[in-house]
Amino acid sequence: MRMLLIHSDYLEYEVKDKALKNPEPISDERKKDRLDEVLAVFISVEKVDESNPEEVVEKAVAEIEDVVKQVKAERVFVYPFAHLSSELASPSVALEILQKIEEKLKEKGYEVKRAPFGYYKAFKLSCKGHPLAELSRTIVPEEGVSK
Ligand SMILES: C[C@@H](O)[C@H](N)C(=O)N[C@H]1[C@@H](O)[C@H](n2cnc3c(N)ncnc32)O[C@@H]1CO
Repeated sequence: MRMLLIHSDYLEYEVKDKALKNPEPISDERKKDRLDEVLAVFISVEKVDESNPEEVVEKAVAEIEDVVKQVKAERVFVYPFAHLSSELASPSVALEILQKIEEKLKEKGYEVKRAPFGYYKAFKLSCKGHPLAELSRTIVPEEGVSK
């Protein structure tokens, strides 16, 4: 898994067209959304993650929580982003992993939104520009350890 984490004044998106034959079904209110004072987390789920999704979810949540605490972000935007890797996981596994990351962060008490999966989206992002405002993380499951 590849993550790009941008501490931002805001992130807003608007769904445009389908980018997959069967994108995630979404309600009208999720067609456009915005969060202010947010840690935007752009995530490419990778093939290697398919060997141990649970572990990758755990590691991703730990990394995101670590950065949230460092930059003192008030909320998190989980943003599916297929452009950080050339070894993408299947859409079904990727969506599941992203939903689990959202769920676990909410369980920890964070205010979290997740941008819709399987669409082309317009977005606006206002990076804060401080030294920790732009970070990337790579997460891989332990070699061959599959539950
Ligand atoms: C297109 C661009 O504007 C938009 N931002 C986009 O990336 N859309 C992606 C993700 O929402 C999702 N998607 C599919 N596979 C994956 C994956 N392995 N990891 C993350 N997202 C995925 O499916 C879309 C097409 O790849």
